[in-house]
Amino acid sequence: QDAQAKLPNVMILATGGTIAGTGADTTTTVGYTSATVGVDKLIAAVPELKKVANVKGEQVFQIASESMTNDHWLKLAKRVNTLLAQPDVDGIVITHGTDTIEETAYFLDLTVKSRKPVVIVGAMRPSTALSADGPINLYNAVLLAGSEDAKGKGVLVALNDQINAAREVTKTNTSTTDTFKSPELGMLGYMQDNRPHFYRQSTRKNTADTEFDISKLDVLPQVDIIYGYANMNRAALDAQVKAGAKGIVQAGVGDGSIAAQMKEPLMQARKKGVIIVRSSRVGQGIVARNGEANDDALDFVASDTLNAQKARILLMLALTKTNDTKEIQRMFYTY
Ligand SMILES: NC(=O)CC[C@H](N)C(=O)O
Repeated sequence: QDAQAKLPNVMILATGGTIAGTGADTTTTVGYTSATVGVDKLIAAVPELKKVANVKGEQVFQIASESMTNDHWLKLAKRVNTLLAQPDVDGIVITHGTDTIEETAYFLDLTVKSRKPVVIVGAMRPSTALSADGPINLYNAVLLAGSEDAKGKGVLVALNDQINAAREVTKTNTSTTDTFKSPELGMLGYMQDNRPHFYRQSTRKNTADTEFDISKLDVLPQVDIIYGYANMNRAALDAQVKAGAKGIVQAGVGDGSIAAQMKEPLMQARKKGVIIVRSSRVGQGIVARNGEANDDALDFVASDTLNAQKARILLMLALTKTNDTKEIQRMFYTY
């Protein structure tokens, strides 16, 4: 009884994904149905959890993560903040589909107001597969969420025995178990032999140190992404502006350069009040202010090293505070 009382209290918030998926047989690893197994069953499948934490489960939603929306994020962030404010919660694990894990992680990294650990975990193989990766990933995530070492490191993504930071992590392979990497700035550490091993930490601000507060928000500003390619045209941009976008992130070619035929359409969007952020489709490297485009003259914002899907999240949150491009640029150099 006493030993159990000394264990950390870790809440598992389940949202769906492959970790909760089931296939027709043990060798089905791709053609399966995600988001079918409930949180109690996920926990029951890993009896080892009881030895390392007092775990409680809560089903927040049950979806495949490609269907994640801003509304889901607001609900999840509010729930996480409520739970972490309780003295009897030491850390949180969120089970999640892997397709948008990096986006949910970054959203929470900017909106959770606590230094207690928040770990997002998923799986690449459904729970019914041979060598399913969900159980060991969940075990490691619970260990990490209950550890002293994980405090103050921002929201963490832990799969495949590796710990990555929300800002840097990205899905690098459509289907293999070693998909989550921070190819540019490096992972933070490993999970091995029942404990985390940390080697580095991001210098960018997160969680309790951000200026964003979603506690009173029910909607987020509409921000969309346009993709750069040879022979790019203005159709997608114009449609998004017409549909009411307050911000547009260009996942541009190279270091975020703007095609000659896109300059005028982007300037027109800016004149209508839409904030334009230049990011890159490349996946690594800096998109520098006044680099491939004169952001000062165009009144655009450079994404620094954020990929387009994460730049979209920061721009949404920035727009809840300001429409000033200088301020928004400052945020892109802060988070
Ligand atoms: N491996 C996965 O979790 C992918 C399953 C599904 N597409 C999702 O993201 O929820």
